[in-house]
Amino acid sequence: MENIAILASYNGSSFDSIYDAVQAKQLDLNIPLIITNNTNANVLNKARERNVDAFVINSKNVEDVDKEISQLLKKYNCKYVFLAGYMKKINPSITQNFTVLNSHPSLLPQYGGKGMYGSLVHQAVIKNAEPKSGVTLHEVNEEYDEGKIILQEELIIQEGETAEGLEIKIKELEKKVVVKGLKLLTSS
Ligand SMILES: Nc1nc2c(c(=O)[nH]1)N[C@@H](CN(C=O)c1ccc(C(=O)N[C@@H](CCC(=O)O)C(=O)O)cc1)CN2
Ligand SMILES: NCC(=O)N[C@@H]1O[C@H](COP(=O)([O-])[O-])[C@@H](O)[C@H]1O
Repeated sequence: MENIAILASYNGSSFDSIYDAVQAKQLDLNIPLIITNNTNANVLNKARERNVDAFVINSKNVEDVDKEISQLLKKYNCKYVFLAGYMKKINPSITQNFTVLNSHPSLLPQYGGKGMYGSLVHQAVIKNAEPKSGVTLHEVNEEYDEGKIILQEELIIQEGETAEGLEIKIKELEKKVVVKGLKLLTSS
């Protein structure tokens, strides 16, 4: 059984999905570690409730964020890293030494890259009257949202949909895509 670390900046909704799948023995993984850059991240409360070690690592409390993250990943023997709404760029020193995965709330390469995160993605999709959106699970390389796509699932956008409504539906789809994608990766 391999270890997977979760990195999140806010709720870490995908942590819930992965944790529940592990508990239900749908994923042969162990989650020993959570890292966030945000001292107020709700994912910290979830980690505490589930007795998972969690650390706040940011440029205010450490000198070298990437070195601290790397050291924790090695200390906890993590083969995989999952970005569950992590809003900072991952350094090549990490992407080149661990398998880093990210869930992006659009059909990449559309609506990806710098500035495309969270609700900003859904606002742009709705503003452009796109007929569909979706979720992309991809490997993380040195650039934003350009890594190899592991799994992508579409969602048809209904007439009159709002950005807020789309975000809710995308997050629901994401719960399924994240677990399905990790199964593909870890069983291959
Ligand atoms: N090396 C990589 N690092 C990260 C990736 C990646 O694909 N390669 N994915 C992101 C997650 N993400 C989209 O899926 C993403 C997150 C944030 C941004 C962005 O523009 N961030 C802003 C800063 C926002 C903030 O400080 O709150 C910025 O860089 O100016 C784009 C895409 C995680 N890391
Ligand atoms: N570009 C990365 C990105 O936008 N990721 C998105 O951030 C949200 C985090 O929500 P959460 O804090 O409720 O988990 C998620 O919907 C995830 O797809």
